[in-house]
Amino acid sequence: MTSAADLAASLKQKSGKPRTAAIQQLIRIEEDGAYVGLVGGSPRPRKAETEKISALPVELDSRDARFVTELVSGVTRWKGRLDWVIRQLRPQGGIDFVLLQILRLGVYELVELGLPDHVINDHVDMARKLVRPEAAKVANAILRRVTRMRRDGNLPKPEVPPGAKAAEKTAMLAVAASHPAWMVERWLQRYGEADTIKLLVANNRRPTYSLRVNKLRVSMGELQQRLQDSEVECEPSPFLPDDFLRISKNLREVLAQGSLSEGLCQVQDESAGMVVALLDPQPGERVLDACAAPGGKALFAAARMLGQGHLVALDASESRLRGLAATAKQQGMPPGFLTVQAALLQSFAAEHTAAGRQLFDRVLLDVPCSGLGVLSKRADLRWRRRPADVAAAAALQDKLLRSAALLVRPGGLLVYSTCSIEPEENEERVASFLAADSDFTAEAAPSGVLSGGVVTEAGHVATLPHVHGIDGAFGARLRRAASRTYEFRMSM
Ligand SMILES: C[S@@+](CC[C@H](N)C(=O)[O-])C[C@H]1O[C@@H](n2cnc3c(N)ncnc32)[C@H](O)[C@@H]1O
Repeated sequence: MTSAADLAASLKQKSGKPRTAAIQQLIRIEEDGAYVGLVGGSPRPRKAETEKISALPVELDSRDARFVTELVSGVTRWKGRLDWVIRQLRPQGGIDFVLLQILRLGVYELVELGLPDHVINDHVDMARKLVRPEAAKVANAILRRVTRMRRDGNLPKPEVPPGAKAAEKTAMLAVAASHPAWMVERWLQRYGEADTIKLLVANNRRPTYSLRVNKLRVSMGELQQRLQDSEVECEPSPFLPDDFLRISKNLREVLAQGSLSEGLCQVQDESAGMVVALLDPQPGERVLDACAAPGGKALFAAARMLGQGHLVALDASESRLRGLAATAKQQGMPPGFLTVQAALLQSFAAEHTAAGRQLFDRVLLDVPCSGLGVLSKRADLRWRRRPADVAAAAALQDKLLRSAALLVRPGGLLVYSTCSIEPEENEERVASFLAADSDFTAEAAPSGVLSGGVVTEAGHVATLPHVHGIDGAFGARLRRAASRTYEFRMSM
């Protein structure tokens, strides 16, 4: 991993190329999501203008590509705070969409990375070439002011004035930590100020990456040795020490040295591994992964089943499922073990039960969710989500739970999981399902399967980025009754 200091040192010698590539990527990220301009009044991008910029040829060597990734993820993560700084310096009027991307990059490089004043020549130049000559004047005025304020130690800082109301405090905390205020407000109510700050810090940290070792092909020790020989620093996960290696240095080398492409391991968060541990699939069973794409959990389940039995990987998205069968083969799964099927779970469940087909021993339901547990890896997600998304996700999750339940055999197991930390998508969905379906009861995580304080009092698995140092996730084991007996007292 490149440190901010390495990046800063290296960018000192660089001219415009990586920056143009960074602007191209920032534009793409903004256009992919709904355009979220925190600088009020910014017009939406004009397609023709941004298409021209995207088409500019920019050739990058691998080092440049690394810098671009760092710049883009940094600007995306700190966008809220960068926009606030820009707004302090230009309180009136809108800012052209492309110019805004250039200003964000410039302020990020000056304020967050501490690069020297002269780098702004590149930003001014980009404003001239990619926007228009007058935009260069605006870029020059704003960025020069930032350099002067930096020199004089009076850069704008989000501060809470004495006697500020709660909403004002929340807004300033949101700016300081570069999150939307509605998320901060939610967490303040749930966790209080000290823990919310810890969560915000965790979301802004460089993410932890881990590898799930494919023990069908290699032992933990062999892979660890192989990685260490390539100067990848790693150690067994504190949560899943038999299956996961946590990378502390040189993740990129894992890609380069071939362990991934040879099917010896896959990049997977430990919290995702915990959900599969909770499912605990056994060799010889019939298992359904009902929302399987792109397939990380399905592949771990397959390895735990030693490729024996039958695993159905179902997902609504055909394109997201593409490649799963080939990866499973590469990871050592025998032919016929895995069926990959693109279908809506609701239709699949209706057809499967109507046809009287055999039900599944275990069903994993890893539902679509707000993703608010994975904000350190998905820096853009915090800006894409809206408050209403949580309720919308919950409504879909209820439907999917009802459908998945139909596919579990009597006595079988349903595991419900999310990569969210929001109770509306987690405990509340499980409670609502159990209240409506008397055939199922919640069951505690099997003892010894998971360690390290990830099992809640109710027996569910719940991880939090600021507590466990990994992605936030949730998993619940729901057992279907073996058979139903009705007892009536006969009265005379
Ligand atoms: C959180 S992702 C699953 C991630 C996956 N379990 C893994 O480990 O790689 C949720 C998935 O649900 C799928 N999905 C959404 N609605 C669905 C539906 N009605 N039926 C089946 N799959 C659905 C999405 O396409 C998405 O791939």
